[in-house]
Amino acid sequence: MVTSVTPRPSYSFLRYRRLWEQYIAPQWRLVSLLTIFLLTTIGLQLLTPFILGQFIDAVTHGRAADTLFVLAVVYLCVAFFARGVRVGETYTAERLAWITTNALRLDVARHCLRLDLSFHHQHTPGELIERVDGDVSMLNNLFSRFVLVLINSVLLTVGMLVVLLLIDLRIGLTLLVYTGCYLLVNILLSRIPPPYFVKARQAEAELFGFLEERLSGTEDIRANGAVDSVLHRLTFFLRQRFLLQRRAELVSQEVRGVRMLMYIIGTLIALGLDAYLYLSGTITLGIVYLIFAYTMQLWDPLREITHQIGDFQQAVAGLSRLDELLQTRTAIPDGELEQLPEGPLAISFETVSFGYQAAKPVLHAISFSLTPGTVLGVLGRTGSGKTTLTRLLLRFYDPDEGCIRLNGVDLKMIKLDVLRSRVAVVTQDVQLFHASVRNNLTLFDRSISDSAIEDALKTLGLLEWSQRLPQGLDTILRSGGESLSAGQAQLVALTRIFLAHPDLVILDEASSRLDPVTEALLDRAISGLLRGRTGIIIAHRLTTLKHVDEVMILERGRVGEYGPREQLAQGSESYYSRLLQVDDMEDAK
Ligand SMILES: Nc1ncnc2c1ncn2[C@@H]1O[C@H](COP(=O)(O)OP(=O)(O)OP(=O)(O)O)[C@@H](O)[C@H]1O
Repeated sequence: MVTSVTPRPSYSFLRYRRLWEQYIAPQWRLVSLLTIFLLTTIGLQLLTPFILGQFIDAVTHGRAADTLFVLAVVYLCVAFFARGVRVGETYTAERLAWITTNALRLDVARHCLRLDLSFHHQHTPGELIERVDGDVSMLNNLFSRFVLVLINSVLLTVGMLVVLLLIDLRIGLTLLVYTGCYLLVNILLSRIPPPYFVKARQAEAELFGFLEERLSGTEDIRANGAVDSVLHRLTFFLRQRFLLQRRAELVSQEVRGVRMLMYIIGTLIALGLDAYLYLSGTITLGIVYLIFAYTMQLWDPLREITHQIGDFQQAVAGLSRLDELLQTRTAIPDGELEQLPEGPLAISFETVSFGYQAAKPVLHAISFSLTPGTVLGVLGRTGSGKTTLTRLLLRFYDPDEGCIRLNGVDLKMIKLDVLRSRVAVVTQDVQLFHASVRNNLTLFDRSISDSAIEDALKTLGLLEWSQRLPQGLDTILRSGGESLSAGQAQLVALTRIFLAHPDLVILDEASSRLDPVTEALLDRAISGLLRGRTGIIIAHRLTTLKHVDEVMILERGRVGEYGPREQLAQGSESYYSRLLQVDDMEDAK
């Protein structure tokens, strides 16, 4: 059972175009606003040195104080306006970045939740968090500013060079050639750091995966005295991340150093030429300042262009991992049938075989059928394949051979949403959320009213139990089920699926021992839940089997015994009747 991956062409710009069309194009209003802000910034950047140049010339030519005052006021107004435009630009860009990346985060999370269990067994939750949030965050700039800033920086560079060419051809041409060299060297340099950052991010994903797994197993780790070994391992992951992150930062600093050197050389060339022309009397002091100011300003868009390209290359790493994830297809293709007849469902397994790995079959040619409204009890040693059987019924996996039918229809033909709305499962490890009992029962579905919850609790004989909880339905449960016993957690889960009105109920009983009160409550709830429904119970307590009509004993993935409960109980040779005898003896002790 392998999750299939369909590789796509790896052209970064092609990928980027697809993302642009899907997430950025719909935000065209914000994009237009951002374009206006950026264009205005360019205009203002070209204008301010010009005003200062005029001011200097006015001073050196001894113009009237009024002219100087007007120029100073204009300069101040332009400077304030430019600040305002910057604030507007930042606000719009952030808005665009968060709207678009959150849409992508949602899509990635939705996609992960739809992938089959084999995918989730291969990837730790920590790793997926890093994909859904870490990688997407790297796209912030790509989604909001990349194209616009790149276009604007190119325009600004061209604008500055044109102005410099117009002021003085020699200076303009020298800086034009220098700009070409600067860009070429920097684009080549910007390819160096990304692979180091990719490795550092991978180490980060591994660290998060490790932390998530160990923190969720805190109880077992402490109980087994494994805290020191966990910390030792954590030190290893932290050190690994530290070394890789430090290496990446150092390489990045080295590249920045070379860039700085080029900047200094460029400035020296421009200043040298400037001084030469001034001393030879070709240009005025105002023009000297103008050339100096434009040369200084030229580095901003050039830095921005190389920064954007470097950023794009870093984002590409995240982008390709996201793309790979989004291209991962579930091994469980959806069916097309949108409806199944109302009422309890009939089940049939026809020589079903399955293994999580091809070489290790877990179920071997399992065949049985249940008529609507019948309840089957499944027994077997640990590892005999009981849970696997129920996973196949929910299509978390598909059989390698044979066919499973509901009301005569092959499971593969039924839409997954339809199937999972009619079949519900209570697992051994009930997933409780850090939320109120109400939300845990409704799974945050606000359309389920309190009176519907109370009716369900009443039918299952749990109303009193729920009223005894410290704050009734408002009692806050802690995630991981720490606040409830395994039996109580199952009571919550039974009510949860009762509210979903399934027609086939699968119950994987908690194997831990239950106190008599909880046991009695569970028994009542199970009878309430199974009334008028088809059911499969993986029973760990023989008392539960009083609810079942038929019994199946699984032995190493094969059907060892199968038949009506009464009949098996009476047959002295049957494994089931021997189990009952052992149980009677235990009770007699
Ligand atoms: N996700 C998985 N990947 C690989 N092997 C698995 C996976 N889940 C279960 N197995 C293996 O499949 C076999 C059957 O497991 P299964 O959980 O179905 O047994 P079970 O009868 O329900 O056991 P228990 O009573 O302990 O819950 C076991 O050998 C188990 O190790």
